[in-house]
Amino acid sequence: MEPLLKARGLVKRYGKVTALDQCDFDLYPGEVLAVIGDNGAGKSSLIKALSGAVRPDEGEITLDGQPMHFNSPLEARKAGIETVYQNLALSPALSICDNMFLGREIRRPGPLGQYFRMLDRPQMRKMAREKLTELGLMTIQNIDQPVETLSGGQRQGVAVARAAAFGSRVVIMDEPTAALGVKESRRVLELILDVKRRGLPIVLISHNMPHVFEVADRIHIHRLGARLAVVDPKEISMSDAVAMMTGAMQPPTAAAA
Ligand SMILES: Nc1ncnc2c1ncn2[C@@H]1O[C@H](COP(=O)(O)OP(=O)(O)OP(=O)(O)O)[C@@H](O)[C@H]1O
Repeated sequence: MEPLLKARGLVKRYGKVTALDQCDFDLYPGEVLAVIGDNGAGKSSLIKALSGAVRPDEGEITLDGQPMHFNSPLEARKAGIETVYQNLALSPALSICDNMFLGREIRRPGPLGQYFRMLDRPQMRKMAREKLTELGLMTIQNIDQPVETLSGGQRQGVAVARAAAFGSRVVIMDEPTAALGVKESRRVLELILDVKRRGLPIVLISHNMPHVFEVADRIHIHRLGARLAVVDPKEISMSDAVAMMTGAMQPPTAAAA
């Protein structure tokens, strides 16, 4: 099977700091791939390169075998790569529905015809409701409720639902459970598995090893700006994964990427 999203030899420098140093990456269809690494290892830089937020200085990214040169997150989104950033990128004062369609509102011709298009609110509300129901989120939310009135987990749910609604190829999640309590984290982990069941592959960046080991099919271990190894969570202990991540243990040759 060919990787759906693939990177080879990515380099990203910030002045004298080399955040990505000949980094490779492979995401296969239908999988949850966790990316783990110590603070400053370059995980965010990798995700930013894959989601169009930064342009790598060197290297190649392909989606379905086609070379991609994202100049902005919008271009990555147009290619079907949706990212749920740590800050969620939601507008607190707007409703759940408005947030779901932020920047890609559906419009229809207004009373003055084609050139004066107006928001198609009924259509957006219908689609938002469908998406949230599909992901089991409708029980707790009224789509007209402002996002600022939601709990952290519910906000994360809205951001994930938005990504799942528009991400036709890949969903990337940066530390989705970092700010959440036990119950809310559980719901987000269930959401990740729901999205996977719907056929979308997920890249999950997380420092939370129990969460990673619970939902990941494979784990990309990132160290010093590059991929050190890819391991199977069923075949490795959590402590060995952490030891590799911190440099206390070398990956077995077979697991090295
Ligand atoms: N915009 C920037 N300007 C300068 N240096 C940066 C910038 N972004 C990242 N870096 C540096 O690049 C290196 C990798 O950072 P990055 O944020 O990618 O790591 P990370 O693995 O996501 O870390 P963390 O887990 O702490 O979020 C670090 O040394 C960081 O200081």
